[in-house]
Amino acid sequence: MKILSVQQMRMADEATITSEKISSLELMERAATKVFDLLHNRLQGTPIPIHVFCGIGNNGGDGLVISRLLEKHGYHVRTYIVNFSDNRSKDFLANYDRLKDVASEWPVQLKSKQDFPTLLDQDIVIDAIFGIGLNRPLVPWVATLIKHINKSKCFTVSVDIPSGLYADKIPDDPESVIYSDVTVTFQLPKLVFFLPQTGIYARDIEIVDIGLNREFLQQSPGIAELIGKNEVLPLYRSRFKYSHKGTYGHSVLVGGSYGKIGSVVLATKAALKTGSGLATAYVPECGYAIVQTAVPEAMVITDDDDELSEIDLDFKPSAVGIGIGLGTNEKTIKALSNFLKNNTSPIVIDADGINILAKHPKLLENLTTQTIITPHPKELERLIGRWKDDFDKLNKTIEFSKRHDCIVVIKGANSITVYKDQLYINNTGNPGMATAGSGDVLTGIITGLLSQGYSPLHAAVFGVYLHGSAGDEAAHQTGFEAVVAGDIVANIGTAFLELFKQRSIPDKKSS
Ligand SMILES: NC(=O)C1=CN([C@@H]2O[C@H](COP(=O)(O)OP(=O)(O)OC[C@H]3O[C@@H](n4cnc5c(N)ncnc54)[C@H](OP(=O)(O)O)[C@@H]3O)[C@@H](O)[C@H]2O)[C@H](O)CC1
Ligand SMILES: [K+]
Repeated sequence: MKILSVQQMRMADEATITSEKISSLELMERAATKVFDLLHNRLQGTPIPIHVFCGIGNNGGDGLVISRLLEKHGYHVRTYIVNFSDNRSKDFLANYDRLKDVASEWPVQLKSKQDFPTLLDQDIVIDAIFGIGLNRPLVPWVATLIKHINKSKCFTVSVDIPSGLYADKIPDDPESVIYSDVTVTFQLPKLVFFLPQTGIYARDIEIVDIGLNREFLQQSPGIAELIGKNEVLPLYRSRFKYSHKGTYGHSVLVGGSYGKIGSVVLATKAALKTGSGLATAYVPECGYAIVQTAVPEAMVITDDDDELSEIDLDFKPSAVGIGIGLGTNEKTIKALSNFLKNNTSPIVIDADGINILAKHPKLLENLTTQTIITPHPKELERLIGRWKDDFDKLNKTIEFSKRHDCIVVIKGANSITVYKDQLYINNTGNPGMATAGSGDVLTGIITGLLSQGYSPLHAAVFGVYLHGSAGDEAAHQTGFEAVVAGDIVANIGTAFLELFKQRSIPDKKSS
């Protein structure tokens, strides 16, 4: 699913209004009705007090429509107008008039702290103060109102975007943004929902289709893509009946050092479980018995030490995963340097492999095109330097990717794969996966896909998705805390099967 910029979103509205010959007021009615439907479906007429806070722009206009529909259906509603400006939008005004016809109570005008209502824990708040039109810092009393809402324990539903959150930069004051329980967003998700600094405000997201012009959405380049099942299914390459193990490539996993051989065990198992025809673990001598015992399906090549001092292969691997548990001593750096100079196979570099690149940036010149690098935030910082905020981090990563023609997977709650200007935001995974060895498994999965002939970009995007999906399945079985990296490996098969599962229960139709 595409993610558009604010400007592209506004153009999509315009394209819809023009092509469907509807007014912006009708589009607002359509959008806000979707939010109402969702609420009504869940509440089923429950007489809980609902406080609807409306700004004076179109987000506020949506709020007024929601108030009117709630009133009409007999809900216990109170509407507030947050008067942060005299510049009321035309559609806000039209809906203000329409609300007056049905409202049992006149909307309450808020102009300062003295006007704030008491909010009880069990009440519901609809947050329609600001939408994607927020473009400057909040005036102090509006910031205080947002803190007032946050302080209450009300269940808060934000319309389109949590108020106080910019769609394209981090907040001026992190405490002056609504922490919403559910954000019902129009048509497409916003990039800020998936970045660590801003995703915290939109815990649960519901995307409602408001029928924006399909052609425009398809043609628009977007600023990122949210990767779910629909996006990865077309990437899947089915296996051929008359194939043999040679058809699916030979993965080589290079890494390990005394006390860190487990990383290579996990990655090698993951490559095989992802479908690599053959797998070889290239480890120091001390890892020989461990790998042979733990992964009998794999072949093992050893160097003669506790740490790798030479990486010498007498065949060309279909794919290489390198760096896991490697260590960073001088002889290993030399070995990696020599290897990278001569390597022409598709390659994934992780962990100490990245740390070595960061310390010796000259090595970056020897990377094969579209090398995949999979840093966690600390490793990324070593590679690209400190960033000011999450947007700066993305820009710096884009620059890095362009400069070295490499694919960078920024690991995190929503891992983001960056290739030049393109961002692919992963939508699988869970906090249980923040566990030792989880990254080694990802390296193995991506290597396994590369060995089967997936292009580097597809291997990275699909690999990250599968890794998250396998982790979701593992968490489903054991709970977050008990997930260990081996459970992720064990569920790679289920993650593949899950790709082809149909939903067993159809979506409940909203009334
Ligand atoms: N996307 C869609 O298809 C639809 C979107 N809808 C809803 O519309 C909003 C966007 O509405 P908009 O009116 O453009 O903006 P807001 O409601 O978010 O904000 C209103 C105006 O407030 C001004 N502003 C911005 N920041 C501040 C501030 N810190 N303090 C005071 N005022 C501020 C700004 O106007 P200026 O001219 O003063 O700059 C904003 O325009 C979208 O999010 C949806 O909820 C449609 O209803 C349906 C279709
Ligand atoms: K809002």
